[in-house]
Amino acid sequence: MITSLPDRLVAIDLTKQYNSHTALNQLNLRLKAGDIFCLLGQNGAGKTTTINIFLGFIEASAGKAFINDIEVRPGDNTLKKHLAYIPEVVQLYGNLTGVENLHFFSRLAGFDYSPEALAQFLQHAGLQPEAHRKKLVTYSKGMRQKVAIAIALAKDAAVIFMDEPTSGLDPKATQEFTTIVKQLGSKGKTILMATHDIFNAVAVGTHIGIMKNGMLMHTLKTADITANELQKLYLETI
Ligand SMILES: Nc1ncnc2c1ncn2[C@@H]1O[C@H](COP(=O)(O)OP(=O)(O)OP(=O)(O)O)[C@@H](O)[C@H]1O
Repeated sequence: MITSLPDRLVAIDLTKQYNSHTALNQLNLRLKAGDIFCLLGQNGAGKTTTINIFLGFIEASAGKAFINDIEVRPGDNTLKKHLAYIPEVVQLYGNLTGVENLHFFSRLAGFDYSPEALAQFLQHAGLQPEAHRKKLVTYSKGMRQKVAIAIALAKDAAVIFMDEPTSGLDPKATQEFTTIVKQLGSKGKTILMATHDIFNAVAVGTHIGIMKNGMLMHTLKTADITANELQKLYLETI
């Protein structure tokens, strides 16, 4: 018997209003384990607003959001252990090493791992062993993101949100990041990523959404479209 996977992330008519301005307009979305959904759109299209509602940073004006069938409510910490967040600039403790940051944040999430297990998470996130014991202040942007991915792995977060994670990364770091994100997807993580990078979205995503003025205008499977076709559709849409 074929049983369909349960939804990991659901938006139902999700809307955010700032006075008369509609930042997010009746978003409907359903993502499952292994889905990597890349949200494209011009500045102000509503990508970050979408992520911020799921993270509980802001409250929706209307509609509902669910992660693992739990309704998202600002201030409710129940969901924290199900999700991880990788912002454009990863904020960690500069005076602590990579392994110390990981130890600290995984303990906050209720996990106390051995030094060997912590090293494994960092390694799986692509951080070279020689960097594990260096202070974060010496890390590049790409290395910081790898620590953030290791934290997501250590928390065993089912859903990972990423906001413009490749902006400012050099091509090699972008490629490494893409490889790791795809591995996360193949391990069954659900990823919602806001990005301006059309070509990277096609490389990393399983699905693409194009937003305009708070509305999700198109949803596509990356298997059905080339990067050039997506670029054309994007330019016609925005
Ligand atoms: N606190 C706020 N008060 C009023 N308007 C806001 C607020 N936060 C966001 N907005 C507006 O909501 C809209 C959506 O913004 P959002 O940050 O979600 O866009 P975005 O697609 O993430 O853009 P970017 O690519 O620049 O990050 C924009 O018009 C923005 O000005």
